[in-house]
Amino acid sequence: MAEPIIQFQDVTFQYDSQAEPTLHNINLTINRGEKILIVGPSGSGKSTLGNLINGLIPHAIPGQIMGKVTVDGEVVQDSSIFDLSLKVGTVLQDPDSQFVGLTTAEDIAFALENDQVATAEMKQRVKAVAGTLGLDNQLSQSPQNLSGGQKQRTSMAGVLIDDGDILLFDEPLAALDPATGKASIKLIDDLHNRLGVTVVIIEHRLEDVLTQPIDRVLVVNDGRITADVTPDALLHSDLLTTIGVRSPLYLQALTAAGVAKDSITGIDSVQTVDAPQLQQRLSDWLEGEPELTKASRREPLLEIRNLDFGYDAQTPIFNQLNLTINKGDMLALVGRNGVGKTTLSQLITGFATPQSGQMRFADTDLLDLSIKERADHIGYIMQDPNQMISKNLIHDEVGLGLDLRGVAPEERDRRVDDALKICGLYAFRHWPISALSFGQKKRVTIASILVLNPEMLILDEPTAGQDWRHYTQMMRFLEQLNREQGITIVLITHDMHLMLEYANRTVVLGDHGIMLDALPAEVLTNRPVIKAASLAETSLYTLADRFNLDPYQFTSQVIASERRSWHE
Ligand SMILES: Nc1ncnc2c1ncn2[C@@H]1O[C@H](COP(=O)(O)OP(=O)(O)OP(=O)(O)O)[C@@H](O)[C@H]1O
Ligand SMILES: Nc1ncnc2c1ncn2[C@@H]1O[C@H](COP(=O)(O)OP(=O)(O)OP(=O)(O)O)[C@@H](O)[C@H]1O
Repeated sequence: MAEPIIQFQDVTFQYDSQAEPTLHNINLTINRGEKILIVGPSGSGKSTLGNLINGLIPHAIPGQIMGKVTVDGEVVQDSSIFDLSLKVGTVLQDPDSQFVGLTTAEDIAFALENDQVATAEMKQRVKAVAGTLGLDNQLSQSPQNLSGGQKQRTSMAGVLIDDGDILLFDEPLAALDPATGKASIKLIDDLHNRLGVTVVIIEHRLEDVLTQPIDRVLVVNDGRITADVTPDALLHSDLLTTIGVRSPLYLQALTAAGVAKDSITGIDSVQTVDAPQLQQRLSDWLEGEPELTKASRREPLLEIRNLDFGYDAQTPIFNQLNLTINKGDMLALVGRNGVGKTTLSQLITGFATPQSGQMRFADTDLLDLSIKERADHIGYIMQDPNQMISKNLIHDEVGLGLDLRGVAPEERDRRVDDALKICGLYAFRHWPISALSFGQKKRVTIASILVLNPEMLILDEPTAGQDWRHYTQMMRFLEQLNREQGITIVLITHDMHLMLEYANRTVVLGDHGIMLDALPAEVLTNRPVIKAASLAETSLYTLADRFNLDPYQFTSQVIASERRSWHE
């Protein structure tokens, strides 16, 4: 018998700081033991819905709730954040805001301390969950010094260790390396099956979540639940494009090969997807595709030689690292959480200093240049634009670098306007930055770097947390900068689709150095490297395998056909 555990009865919610309600007339019942995925465009109200379940709203973030939210028998409005935290374990989008312990182990154990679990049992449970999430070597480290993905793993471990009845995940995947992302989705599924917990996942990456079964998908749009469907019904409908969610790669491949959606069976998993004569149709399609063009040779731009670096003497991060980045590369830098991707950017931009080695940029010795001088050539764009922005007005923010360099006002204004035009922000030039969306703010940070005319950009997860429409806008914009302005681009990413679709070269970092430097499709069809670098096979590989096609050729042709379609 279905037993309701979460209920929204005609709920309308308005943040105190907003003039209009964010959620409108929500009626929703989630039953004990269900596994729910919430999708929808940026700003549609998904996190707001989640925060009404864990009580952050209204107990930490104030606002007016009309109607009634009930969680496991308690009315959220009348309960407390502490009581609700015993029922709902939450992994938030921004793990930084969740750390309470001095060490990673203390942080993971926090929920157990609250429950007064005996020390010996606590240690054993922390060890077990840390092992599953690959945090064994970080247990005594301060959470503040962890890499982005290690932080996300820690907050995941802190929730998975406890046996609350409801688990809520708000975009858990963005900072996790692909293998850990996959393992986490599997771990959530195991808990769901073993303990019968109720699971709610908010995530833009539909395909990654669907690697394990989901009972229902709730589509949120404009503060309303506009669909409550099975994954099968969702994938057969045309809803995905309208709600800003990317269709799974294996379905994109079937569409490219001309397979009609209504003829597809087993649509919600690459393991089961099928259609009449599918093998024949896919191989016919592959044969008819034009031959792939070879990339031209490029000149070196940044040359790193024999680089050694470690934050302390015992744990080297790079040992005799050699890497050449060429002019015009659109390069994806990938590898497991904590391998050193951010550290490498900091060494290049001057925020960290190598113990030994050389770095040449064009004709200059990079190690002779200050941070500011390096920024004239190489721009670094952090994942969170809010950490980079210091001014209130767009025009001031974008002009800041030129002001610091004493550029005359007329030239400054001209260059700011040019950068704003390239970034599609000229119409907003007099706006306050606070009125912009996350994606627009990200463009402001890119404009404030482009204004210095750099030859190279390094971007850390340029599309994290953005819906499909904004993701596509951002990536096509970067592709255009690369193609038309000749700017060399380095993308640090855990998103295998992004790397496959947009990069023309992939550098895989492994322990102490480079594990592989190859075409994206070569990397993603190399099983030993995928395993060793914590990457994940895409569904194109799995599909090729199931239908006896050459994985490299199939993957490359699907991506080539997709690129052709958006260039047209
Ligand atoms: N703390 C807050 N105070 C005031 N308004 C807020 C707050 N948090 C969110 N909002 C507003 O509520 C709306 C919905 O935000 P919410 O974070 O729920 O969207 P979302 O669907 O989770 O988006 P995303 O996919 O970008 O995370 C936004 O327009 C936002 O401006
Ligand atoms: N300030 C610091 N002090 C000590 N150790 C650090 C510091 N910053 C990072 N580390 C460690 O150095 C290693 C590399 O971290 P880095 O942030 O470069 O990894 P990353 O590849 O960018 O990871 P992610 O994919 O999780 O973002 C990690 O093991 C991290 O814990």
